[in-house]
Amino acid sequence: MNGEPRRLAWLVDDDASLRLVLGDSLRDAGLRVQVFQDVAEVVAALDEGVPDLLVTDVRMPDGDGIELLARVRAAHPELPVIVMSAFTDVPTTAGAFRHGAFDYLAKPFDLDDMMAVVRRALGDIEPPARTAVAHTPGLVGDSPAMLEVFRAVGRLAQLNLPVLVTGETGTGKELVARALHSHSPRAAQPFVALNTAALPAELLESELFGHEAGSFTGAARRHIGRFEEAADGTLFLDEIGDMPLAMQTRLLRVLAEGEFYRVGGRELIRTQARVIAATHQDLDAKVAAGTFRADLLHRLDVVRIHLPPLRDRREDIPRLAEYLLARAARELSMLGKRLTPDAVARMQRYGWPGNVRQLENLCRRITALLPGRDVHAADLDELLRSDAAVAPQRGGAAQDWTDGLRDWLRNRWRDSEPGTLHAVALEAFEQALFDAALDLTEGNRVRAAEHLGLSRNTLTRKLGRKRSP
Ligand SMILES: Nc1ncnc2c1ncn2[C@@H]1O[C@H](COP(=O)(O)OP(=O)(O)OP(=O)(O)O)[C@@H](O)[C@H]1O
Repeated sequence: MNGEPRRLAWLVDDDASLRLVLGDSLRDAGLRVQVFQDVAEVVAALDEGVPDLLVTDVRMPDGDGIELLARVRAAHPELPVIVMSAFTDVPTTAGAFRHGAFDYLAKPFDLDDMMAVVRRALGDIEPPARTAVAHTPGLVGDSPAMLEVFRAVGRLAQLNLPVLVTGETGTGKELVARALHSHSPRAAQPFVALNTAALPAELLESELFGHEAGSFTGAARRHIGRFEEAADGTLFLDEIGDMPLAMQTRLLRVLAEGEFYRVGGRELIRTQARVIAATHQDLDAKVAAGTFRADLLHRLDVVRIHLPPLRDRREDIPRLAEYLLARAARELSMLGKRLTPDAVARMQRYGWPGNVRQLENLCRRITALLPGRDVHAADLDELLRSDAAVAPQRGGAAQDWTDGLRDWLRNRWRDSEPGTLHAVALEAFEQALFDAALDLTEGNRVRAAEHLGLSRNTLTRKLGRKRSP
């Protein structure tokens, strides 16, 4: 222990066992801890001084932790307050954030999660391992990007605004939509999902808005559409970028007016459903190309949550893999597998064109197909090779690096000098080729040139030009 005064945490909860357990953890983390069992005690103590951190329950016999939070934050805006509660109802969660809670944890929580939040609240560096976030159930991730997503979900869930969730296929867009719903005041209402790309245009309209019996050939009886099914809940429209223009127009009108008719119907139906849309496409580009309505985009894109591809948040991979393997074992009623460190490293090097969904499928295959308990990198090579062979669209391993190239281009597009991008990209591409070739030949330029199909002189000349700018 160094000579610095230890920081003081106040822990407020009417549950004695929680005070004991969490108090111990806080002390283990080097904090001084003062415990309180009700609001009145805290209010009295505030006359004497202020701690460095306040961790409070919500429902207590003599009062409400959210009111306490509001009061403390008004008087001491710099004091971080962590709220914890078994009540994950949205008014409580939303109230906590509205009154400036540093974070909100649902009880029961994992002590490691709580301590990670405590460290962040105190401005300490977060340790690299084991900091899953408990307040967005089902969503795993410790990367800064995902923590940002969890925070956005926490804040946006309470607001009655449309949300546009963007990200490549399999990055968890639907999961985020579900989290937004389950943390919202609409949680008790239905969550209805519709993949607008999966249906032919003619069916999409009746699927969304329903139809009356006899409204078209084959419409034998009345059909209730997804909008109506969602009622006052949430309607999740996946792959919105693929929606035909005519349907976009219809959807826009419904969103603007909050009412619609079933196909062939005369009864005006009101809708209060919150719409969350998702896409893996660049909707701004689609607007520019005239295939997506700008006014619809504006209406859907009030706030945006972007999910980065898995290869851009590799630090999430170990915990995600662990979580998905455990889930696969439960689903298949099989013994859980263990990843050896070389297997984890292999996973972290891989490009994951199918993102978390691909990792999830791999974990299922590992669990079902591999003998023994321990999983090694070589086992993964086998399975990932067969993955590459069946990878959709652009085919196999090539998809991985061209996706990276596309991302690179997207990032550079705005900030680069017009007319320079092609040359800069080619230069970077060549450099990567040379680096890899020299790496593989352990620096032997003759063999590197041979493999690349260049003369040694050409390679040397090009390297010389690149290395001495
Ligand atoms: N952060 C995460 N933690 C745990 N599981 C995840 C996470 N992200 C995605 N998954 C899992 O990966 C699978 C794919 O996620 P999801 O369906 O939400 O992706 P998506 O982006 O909506 O995909 P698509 O664009 O293809 O519709 C799901 O089974 C989901 O449970």
